[in-house]
Amino acid sequence: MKPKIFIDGEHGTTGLQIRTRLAERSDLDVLSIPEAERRNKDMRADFLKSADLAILCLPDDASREAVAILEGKNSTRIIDTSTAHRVHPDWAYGFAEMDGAQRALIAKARLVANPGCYPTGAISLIRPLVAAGILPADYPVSVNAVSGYTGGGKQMIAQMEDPANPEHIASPHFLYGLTLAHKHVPEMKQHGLLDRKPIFAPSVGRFAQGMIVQVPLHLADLNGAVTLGGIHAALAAHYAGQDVVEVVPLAESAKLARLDPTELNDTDLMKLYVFGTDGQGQVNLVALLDNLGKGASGAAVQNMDLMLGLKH
Ligand SMILES: NC(=O)C1=CN([C@@H]2O[C@H](COP(=O)(O)OP(=O)(O)OC[C@H]3O[C@@H](n4cnc5c(N)ncnc54)[C@H](OP(=O)(O)O)[C@@H]3O)[C@@H](O)[C@H]2O)C=CC1
Ligand SMILES: CC(=O)N[C@@H](CCC(=O)OP(=O)(O)O)C(=O)O
Repeated sequence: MKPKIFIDGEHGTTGLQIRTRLAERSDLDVLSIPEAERRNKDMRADFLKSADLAILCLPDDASREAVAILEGKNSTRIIDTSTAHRVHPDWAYGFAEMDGAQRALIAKARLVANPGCYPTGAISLIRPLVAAGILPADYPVSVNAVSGYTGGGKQMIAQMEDPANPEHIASPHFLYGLTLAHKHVPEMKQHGLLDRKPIFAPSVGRFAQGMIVQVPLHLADLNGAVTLGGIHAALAAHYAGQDVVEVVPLAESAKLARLDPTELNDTDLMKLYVFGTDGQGQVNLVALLDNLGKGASGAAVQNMDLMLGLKH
């Protein structure tokens, strides 16, 4: 029997991308709710209960509601793409490459919280360096980022693309999260193994998909006499032996004059760069990903496969 998958929220931005990725899979039975019924709670409850694995692509409140519908129905496993359960102790954090044990934890979990797009980039750079003892857990970390506007879901897509929208956004690029209380901060702190909240400065550009996340560091405030090469070696060692996260060779990074946030669009990959100049005492760590790929839907499909013992 093929595993039955239900994508709750399949007509939204993340849900549609997951459905597209599953369209050609003959090893799964995808249960689909008609678009007009997408908010029909009784019908959703039936689908949720008959699925072997439900992928929630809903706002936080609706995700919590779906989890409550499944309470006591322990045969349905859940991947939640919302922010609702990412620092919850009962949920496995769905970032398989973040440390050596995570893949196995995800594979056996009933409840998996898919990471946020920005935290995927930030944690990928921070956590291995904290774990290696290079980045002190109390370092005052800043995370500066730009996302494509699909990161804001259907609502922001309409605001950016439709000039007739009453809340139309005409800017080519804007900062937000200006109160420094973005919902991704707790997740970056916890899974980044940090003692202090990072300062997170996100922004959105007038491009649909793609993301750059930057973590600049002063080498003098790290542990030991660390160089650009030392940081690169630590990241390369951490990500050896898998094919999702690439640590770009230092010589290749050194040749770049610009970095395009859309470079990995429509892939489920992430590239990590170590930028700087030897002897200058500073480094800028950069993650490049598709906010809808490794940042959301690609990661959800990767987690689904791990949980079902399929690919990956
Ligand atoms: N977009 C991205 O890059 C990322 C998104 N995420 C997360 O994924 C989740 C989904 O986001 P996204 O796809 O962008 O959002 P969208 O707004 O594009 O899609 C959400 C979908 O959920 C439906 N929905 C909303 N409320 C309910 C409800 N009460 N019951 C049933 N269906 C409901 C919406 O229906 P309707 O059309 O009627 O509103 C819509 O189809 C969010 O939690 C988001 O934070 C995570 C990582 C990245
Ligand atoms: C551009 C934009 O608005 N992005 C969203 C984050 C997108 C995302 O990662 O969703 P999760 O919150 O579920 O992780 C934001 O900043 O709230």
